[in-house]
Amino acid sequence: MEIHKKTGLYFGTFNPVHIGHIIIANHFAEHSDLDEIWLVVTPHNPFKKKNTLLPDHHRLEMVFRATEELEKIKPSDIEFKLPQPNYTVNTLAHLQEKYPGREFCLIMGEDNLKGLHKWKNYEVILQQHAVYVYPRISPTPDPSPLQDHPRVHKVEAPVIEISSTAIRQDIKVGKNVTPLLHPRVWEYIDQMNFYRQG
Ligand SMILES: Nc1ncnc2c1ncn2[C@@H]1O[C@H](COP(=O)(O)OP(=O)(O)OP(=O)(O)O)[C@@H](O)[C@H]1O
Ligand SMILES: O=C(O)c1ccc[n+]([C@@H]2O[C@H](COP(=O)([O-])O)[C@@H](O)[C@H]2O)c1
Repeated sequence: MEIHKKTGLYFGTFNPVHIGHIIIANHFAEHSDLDEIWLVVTPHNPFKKKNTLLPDHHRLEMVFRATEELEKIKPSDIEFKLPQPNYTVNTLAHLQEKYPGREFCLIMGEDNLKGLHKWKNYEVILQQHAVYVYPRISPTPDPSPLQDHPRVHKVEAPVIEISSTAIRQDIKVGKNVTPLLHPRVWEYIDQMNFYRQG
């Protein structure tokens, strides 16, 4: 069995991955007790429509490009072969079976914590995994019903309000988004002509 490793799972559609995602992942890699951070590319978030998404392997390639120089941060395609839509509870069970020596924790923003009580079997998730929550600016001030749960840990981290949706919209109308993306991610988007039509 592998030596005990504490792994933070940062789930997302990453359409595309931007520097806001990477700054958060790097913050956890450098300023927490987590040994590794895995960016888990979700083929189909149960709460989102799939039709606006780039194919999974392109989103994975962009995460690979954005993280390849960062030793503790890795892309994960673990959900690609699991049933869709991807329920996180199923992915966690699968990961725990595949990597029995690792302890898996979830990393999520305060905005996502507000919806966690609507996720499939969220009680099971919280029984078995810690959730590290970083701050986000939210239009709704109401707290999450789970904010005082003993498995939920609030962690300080930089707040960088960049969104993939805004990046896609800007690319569509020809605006410059290069400061918001890793140069190798922009290179791929540009070469492949992603997000310009549609
Ligand atoms: N600027 C940001 N800073 C910190 N966390 C972010 C930022 N943008 C998104 N996230 C979080 O990162 C995770 C992955 O993001 P994901 O790609 O699924 O959504 P998104 O960036 O909000 O994309 P979209 O705009 O396409 O809905 C989610 O938990 C999301 O809340
Ligand atoms: O398991 C669930 O019921 C569930 C419901 C909504 C979202 N999720 C996960 O949360 C991740 C981040 O959500 P989002 O909406 O910020 O993209 C997403 O990639 C999904 O894997 C999971």
